[in-house]
Amino acid sequence: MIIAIDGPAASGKGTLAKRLAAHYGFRHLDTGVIYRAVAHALLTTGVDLKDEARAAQVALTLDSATFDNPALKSQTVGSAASVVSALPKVREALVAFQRQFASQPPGAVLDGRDIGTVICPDAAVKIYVVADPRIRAQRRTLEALSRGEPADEAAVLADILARDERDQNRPIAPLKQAPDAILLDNSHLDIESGVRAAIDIVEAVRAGRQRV
Ligand SMILES: Nc1ncnc2c1ncn2[C@@H]1O[C@H](COP(=O)(O)OP(=O)(O)O)[C@@H](O)[C@H]1O
Ligand SMILES: Nc1ccn([C@@H]2O[C@H](COP(=O)(O)OP(=O)(O)O)[C@@H](O)[C@H]2O)c(=O)n1
Repeated sequence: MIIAIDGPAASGKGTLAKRLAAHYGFRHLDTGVIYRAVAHALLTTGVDLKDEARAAQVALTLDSATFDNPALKSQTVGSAASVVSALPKVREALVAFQRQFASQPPGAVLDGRDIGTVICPDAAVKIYVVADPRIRAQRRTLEALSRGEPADEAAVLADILARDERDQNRPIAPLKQAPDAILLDNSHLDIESGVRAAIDIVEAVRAGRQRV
């Protein structure tokens, strides 16, 4: 079974995806980290983020061992990822890896921007997670501070809004709710309530239609 979780920056999709994967004994892929890894490689080698051919080459030769590099979490890398991820050849280069991951038994939870719309359009369950931008900025700021990174909430909010704008308006695989995705507003839920709501959605969809 594949569970697809999409949503804007810092909406809580990664937290939910991780918890759902643990609950069901599935593997989890944070697809944002892949775009972050491409962006980080370009930034550290001084390649222009809009150099599509070089970026696609980096995407094709990515080593998943680099995905847990803590440097990928920074706001700078997140913004750069949102520039790089709009390049069609970069997205194309990463499709096979994501689909291959999703197809492994017993099941997988993938979170990102286009999982339910492009990568896994036949996913058994699709959840579209949203939260008020100011709440997302607060949570992301706390997260950065807890890692010991300086973070200014107003700047984080501006970054989140700019990234949402870019992600929603790119021509290829824009961020949007798939028609068959269930909306989960995470603004006023604590993590445990959000996880319960997500499990309830999975169970309701599984009970209603056996597309597993
Ligand atoms: N329901 C929630 N209540 C409070 N904090 C949350 C909630 N969900 C996620 N967070 C926190 O908000 C931040 C962003 O969550 P994350 O799951 O990384 O979002 P995304 O994967 O959408 O970018 C993290 O620090 C996470 O611990
Ligand atoms: N499936 C995905 C996942 C991420 N991305 C891009 O990668 C950037 C970083 O994604 P992320 O999920 O790590 O970002 P956060 O939501 O964690 O802040 C996003 O702003 C998108 O531009 C994408 O285009 N498609």
